[in-house]
Amino acid sequence: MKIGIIGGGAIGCFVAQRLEASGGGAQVRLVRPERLAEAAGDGVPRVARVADLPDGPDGIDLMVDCAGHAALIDYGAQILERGIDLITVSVGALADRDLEADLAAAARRGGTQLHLASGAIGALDCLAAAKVGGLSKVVYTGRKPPAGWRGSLAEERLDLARLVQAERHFEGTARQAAALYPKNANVAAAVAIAGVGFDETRVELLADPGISANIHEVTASGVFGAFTFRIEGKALPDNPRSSALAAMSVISAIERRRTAITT
Ligand SMILES: NC(=O)C1=CN([C@@H]2O[C@H](COP(=O)(O)OP(=O)(O)OC[C@H]3O[C@@H](n4cnc5c(N)ncnc54)[C@H](O)[C@@H]3O)[C@@H](O)[C@H]2O)C=CC1
Ligand SMILES: O=C([O-])CC(=O)C(=O)O
Repeated sequence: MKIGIIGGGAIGCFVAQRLEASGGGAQVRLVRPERLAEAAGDGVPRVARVADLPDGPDGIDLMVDCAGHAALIDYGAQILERGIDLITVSVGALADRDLEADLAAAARRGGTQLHLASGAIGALDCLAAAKVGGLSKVVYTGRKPPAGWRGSLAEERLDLARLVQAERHFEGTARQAAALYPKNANVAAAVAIAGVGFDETRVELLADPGISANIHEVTASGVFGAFTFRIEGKALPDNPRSSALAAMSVISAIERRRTAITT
């Protein structure tokens, strides 16, 4: 399988290194035009346009977006329409109904699939199965140390440097959370898509100076019964906003495409 990567940050580097270590490194990196001239320190050739991705028998089979919402917006539909499957961590971008419709239409035209990585959360399989019987309530609570909220709207709503106890800086729907916190609420979006949707999923986001992990909690109830899922995810060393599990989930999604028997 020939894989291309978008994003050379905390998640993208983890994914690239793991692919390299497993013997099947990335074939190409899709970068913004202004980054094209930079020396490819990782040895992976760069292109700045979807049209320039390798084609033909040696063409790319799978693109992996590890870059964030802008990348899915900029390249997602073109990739899918070109006949290349796409795995993305930028799940929250789908809170935009027009983008979601564009991506779905492009995937239909290209005969491809957009795969949403499970990211920093789990229990999405449970939610999706429970949805079949009918879900009555889904609540997601995201809690990170203050450093995990730097660069987000939380900075405007709280004095992150002076917090002495956990403070909530957002309460609302998953659609609002995903749009307002593009780097922090992809998990809320994943929970919404697996369960009762963007407008029915309730979300709370808190900054907590008393914790060192990114703690995500989902509670759901419905015809199936009820469950609570809680995870304390360690952040990636290069980015306190992003849980290591999010990067691991991309590799896991790739590996599941390679095996004959999968979950
Ligand atoms: N689904 C989930 O559970 C999670 C999703 N995420 C998403 O993943 C994104 C990336 O996370 P990190 O790697 O930790 O961030 P990061 O800030 O370390 O790296 C982002 C990388 O993407 C590149 N980039 C940004 N826009 C681009 C574009 N339009 N085209 C090409 N490259 C572009 C940047 O240059 C940078 O190299 C976050 O912004 C967030 O939206 C993050 C954590 C969990
Ligand atoms: O990595 C995490 O813990 C969650 C995150 O940033 C997101 O949902 O976008």
